[in-house]
Amino acid sequence: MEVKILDGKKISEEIRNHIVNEVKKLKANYGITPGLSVVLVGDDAASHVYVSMKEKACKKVGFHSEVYKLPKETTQQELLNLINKLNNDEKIHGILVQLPLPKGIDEHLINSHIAPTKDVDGFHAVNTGKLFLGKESFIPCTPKGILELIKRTGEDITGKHAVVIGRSNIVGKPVAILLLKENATVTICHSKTKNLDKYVQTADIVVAAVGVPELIKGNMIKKGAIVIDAGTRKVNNKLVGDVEFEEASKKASWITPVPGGVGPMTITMLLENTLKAAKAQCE
Ligand SMILES: Nc1nc2c(c(=O)[nH]1)N[C@@H](CN(C=O)c1ccc(C(=O)N[C@@H](CCC(=O)O)C(=O)O)cc1)CN2
Repeated sequence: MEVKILDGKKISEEIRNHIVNEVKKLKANYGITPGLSVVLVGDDAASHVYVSMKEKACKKVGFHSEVYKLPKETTQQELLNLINKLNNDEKIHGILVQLPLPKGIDEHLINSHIAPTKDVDGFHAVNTGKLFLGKESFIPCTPKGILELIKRTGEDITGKHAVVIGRSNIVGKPVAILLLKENATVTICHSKTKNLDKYVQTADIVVAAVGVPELIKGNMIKKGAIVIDAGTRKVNNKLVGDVEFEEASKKASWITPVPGGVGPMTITMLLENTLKAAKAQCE
């Protein structure tokens, strides 16, 4: 059986083309242009790259986009003041604070200051709680993108054993909840899990989100498994995922590449969430 590649770039393009049409309809019917504000504090190089990608993606689908680049000395109060202003700005339907934030700024306090209706990252406690309860909410972009990729395989998730490696609030925990909602049997592994290979070997779906290059070896993968790699680390100036791609490809039925798998889907899901916020705010 030959492995099939889950091409995040190609799938993103299809979804983004659909968003372009939705934006045109929203403008024509309601005179509304979806607006996203991205706030970046400090000089983390990768964050600057991701924010530029978000800005470019917004412009390409016809959104109004604002980027606030603040120095690393910015105080928590200054950041809260900016969020207050954006919460009350009618042109802005989505607000996002790029993570990680510099030391001394409380990420949870900041995220919980964003109006839940504009929380397109889905990190506000209200949206996290709704996700946990299985209610309609903004779903964090990377987990939402991962679920979309798994669905694109056409495989039925019900009853499958999904092993999520990583327990972050941004990826591991929400993706586990989403898979549970799709009736998968979910196991969450993390840095303190003993005998990780024993869990991965039984997985029909593997979601790796730990940021440890090639932690998941090809010989851990069960034949026919769907393998989703959400890890990205630079090693010798090259992006490397959490999965040993070449070897895992010999066993998997579907696999995501790094780069070009989960990453582009993260930004596409942000566009989807912003469109959803704009639609909800014009109802
Ligand atoms: N507020 C948020 N902060 C962060 C999030 C998030 O969802 N919200 N996620 C990550 C970073 N991230 C988006 O912000 C992100 C990471 C990677 C990619 C991506 O497309 N990667 C490409 C490779 C890009 C490169 O060459 O470096 C790929 O995998 O193909 C997009 C978005 C942490 N912070």
